[in-house]
Amino acid sequence: MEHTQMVKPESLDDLIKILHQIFESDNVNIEEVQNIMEAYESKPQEWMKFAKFDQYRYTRNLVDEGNGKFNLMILCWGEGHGSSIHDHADSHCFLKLLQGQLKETLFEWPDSKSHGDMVQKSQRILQENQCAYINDSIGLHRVENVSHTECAASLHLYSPPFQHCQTFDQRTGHKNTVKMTFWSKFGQRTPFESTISQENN
Ligand SMILES: N[C@@H](CS(=O)O)C(=O)O
Ligand SMILES: [Fe+2]
Repeated sequence: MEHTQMVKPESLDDLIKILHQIFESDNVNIEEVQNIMEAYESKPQEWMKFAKFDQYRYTRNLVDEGNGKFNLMILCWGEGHGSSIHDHADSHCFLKLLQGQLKETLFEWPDSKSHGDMVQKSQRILQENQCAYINDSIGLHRVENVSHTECAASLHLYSPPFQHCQTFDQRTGHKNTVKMTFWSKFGQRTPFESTISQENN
């Protein structure tokens, strides 16, 4: 087993350092990444500078580009904010709760014969510090902050990085390709022109 498996990251910076080491290897152990991310004890003062909220929809804030191997970002969810049903462009997706709770609803891929509502597979509430994992072979999901009083923040790692995903209409299963943008990068607000087409929410 990998030497990093039992390591507990001391801070977000430490977690990022460990992730860089893990992703140097060409075959990444999903459980190892999930464990390491879960072992990081979220401390708001360590990630606050990246956590930028918008009144109307969830924001995606780039934290680290992982030497081209992964993108690490913090998503900020205001009360009632949620994503549309989407895939993850054949990448690994790790999702760790930094603050609050998020509801994850899993869906089956619609097939050409299916009409009407998409098939829901499961639903769960992700708790603070928990790290979930999904990829396209597991299915599609929608993530929501269903709280009316608390915001939520989550740390996402995507490997390999991607800029587009497919979103799905729950009632028909029809899909669209959307470009995913960053509200901020490395703590700096992204210029307006490059954020116009964000549609995954
Ligand atoms: N995959 C979504 C967030 S989530 O709903 O998992 C995104 O990167 O925007
Ligand atoms: Fe997602």
